[in-house]
Amino acid sequence: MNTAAVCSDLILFGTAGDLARRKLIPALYQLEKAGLLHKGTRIIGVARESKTAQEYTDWVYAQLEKFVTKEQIDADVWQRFANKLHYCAMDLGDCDSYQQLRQVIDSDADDAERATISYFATPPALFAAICEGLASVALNHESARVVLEKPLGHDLASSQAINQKVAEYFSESQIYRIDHYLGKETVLNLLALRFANSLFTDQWSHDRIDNIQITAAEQVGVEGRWGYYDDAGQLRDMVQNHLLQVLALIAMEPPTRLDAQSIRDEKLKVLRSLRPIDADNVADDSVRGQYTDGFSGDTKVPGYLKEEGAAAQSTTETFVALKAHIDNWRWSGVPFYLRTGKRMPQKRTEVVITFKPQPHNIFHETIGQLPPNRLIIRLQPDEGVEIEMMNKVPGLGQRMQLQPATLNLSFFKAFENKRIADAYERLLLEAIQGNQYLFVHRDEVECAWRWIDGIREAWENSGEAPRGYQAGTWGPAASVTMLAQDGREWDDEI
Ligand SMILES: NC(=O)C1=CN([C@@H]2O[C@H](COP(=O)(O)OP(=O)(O)OC[C@H]3O[C@@H](n4cnc5c(N)ncnc54)[C@H](OP(=O)(O)O)[C@@H]3O)[C@@H](O)[C@H]2O)C=CC1
Ligand SMILES: O=C1O[C@H](COP(=O)(O)O)[C@@H](O)[C@H](O)[C@H]1O
Repeated sequence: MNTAAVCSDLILFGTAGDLARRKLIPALYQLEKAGLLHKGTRIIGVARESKTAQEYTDWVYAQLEKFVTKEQIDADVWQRFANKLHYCAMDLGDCDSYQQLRQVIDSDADDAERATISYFATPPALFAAICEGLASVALNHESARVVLEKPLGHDLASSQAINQKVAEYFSESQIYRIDHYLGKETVLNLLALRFANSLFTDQWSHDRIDNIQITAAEQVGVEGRWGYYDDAGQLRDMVQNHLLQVLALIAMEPPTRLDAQSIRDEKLKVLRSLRPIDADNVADDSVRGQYTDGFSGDTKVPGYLKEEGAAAQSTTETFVALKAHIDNWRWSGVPFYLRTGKRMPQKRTEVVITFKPQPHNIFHETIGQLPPNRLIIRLQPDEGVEIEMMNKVPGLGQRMQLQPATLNLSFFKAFENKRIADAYERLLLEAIQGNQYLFVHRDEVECAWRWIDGIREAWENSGEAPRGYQAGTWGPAASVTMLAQDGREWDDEI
């Protein structure tokens, strides 16, 4: 895997947008601060507004003041970073205007060999035009890469259309599809946890595991994005990408190497093995909800249909719970319960693995039934790993009194001096270095859409509307019932 600083031109299409301002520009600054950007790197911001290079540099500084904070901006680092900034005003829909971009690239270029990395932080409707424009000025050469933001489509057909169009100009090895969850330190730690610890190797299957829960709870609502969100809904916005990627990393077979092909091949096999949720099982294996008036912490918040910009009616789901099955040898009979929603009581993303009970209980006289061991992987916040296990309570009184206790590895405590990098820092670095293992292959995206489309179709055919849940709760009661029917419960209600 390439880890050297590489000389490159990074073209930031959509540099004035929300994603670029909040995430990409701060992430690039942090890479500069960490000394990970090659001295010759150029960052070329592209947007429609006409600006001089100096105006763009001042504007970037203002964004850093806001999103990195003034105290954290180091004068020397900023100077180095500012020297790398360039700007090009153009309309991405106008093929002729790519000549201007070419001119910026050609001006003050040195002789260094450069990769050209084009980051598409724009609406996906522009992806085809950008590819065509780049090709028209020969910026789809062998050392060119494109980084594509989500959403990659609305369903399988639209995703295939985008992928097809991009593939006309770039080969799969040049395409970097972002799923920002794959850049999170704790999601990467799933690989370390599973494949660097022999402790879990023989435990990781239906022989020892009873069920797995993956929760991505958000406290926020739709945050002024009602129009976008109402077209998408939580199934497309969170499950199709982030939750299925986490599921695939948890469930995949050990890859032979830490490289893109090995990891993506194994993830793909998992996605292909997902049992369809269709008319036959949709009522038992899925719940969708939409938040109504309620609370976020102590603050009163409006329901989904009263948010800014909302229409009077909508059946878009803001909560989803699913019971997924992976029909393969390893996971036969182990349900994967997935759950994600807006306006839940807290922000919490975690994986909870519940192990099967001991085959024979020698402690039944003192404790009755033994509670199961659980492995809890906290992806965010308070990143860490917990193991819940039984222990003897010290003391002479009773012969064998047991009590559950937790082994708790908090990343903040264990790696005290280490800053946890934002996902976009990791992903930008890997794209610059030409490493694809944290990016999603076309086949994975399309396989995930096929599964999601089946669920949507079953929902539509059922004719049922999403169930209401009060903002600030863990979703509709039916989500609790879905697990209760299996004799289980969600890890929450805390
Ligand atoms: N915001 C976020 O947190 C996330 C966003 N995404 C995705 O990233 C993409 C960008 O999102 P976001 O930043 O929020 O969107 P914004 O609407 O805030 O920004 C879009 C950018 O695209 C530019 N643009 C649009 N049309 C043209 C055009 N014809 N020519 C030149 N530039 C154009 C806009 O330029 P101008 O300033 O000139 O209008 C603007 O800079 C979307 O696909 C979104 O779904 C994905 C994950 C998270
Ligand atoms: O992609 C998206 O993710 C965010 C949640 O990301 P996180 O890193 O804060 O967990 C979600 O709010 C947004 O709707 C979705 O588009």
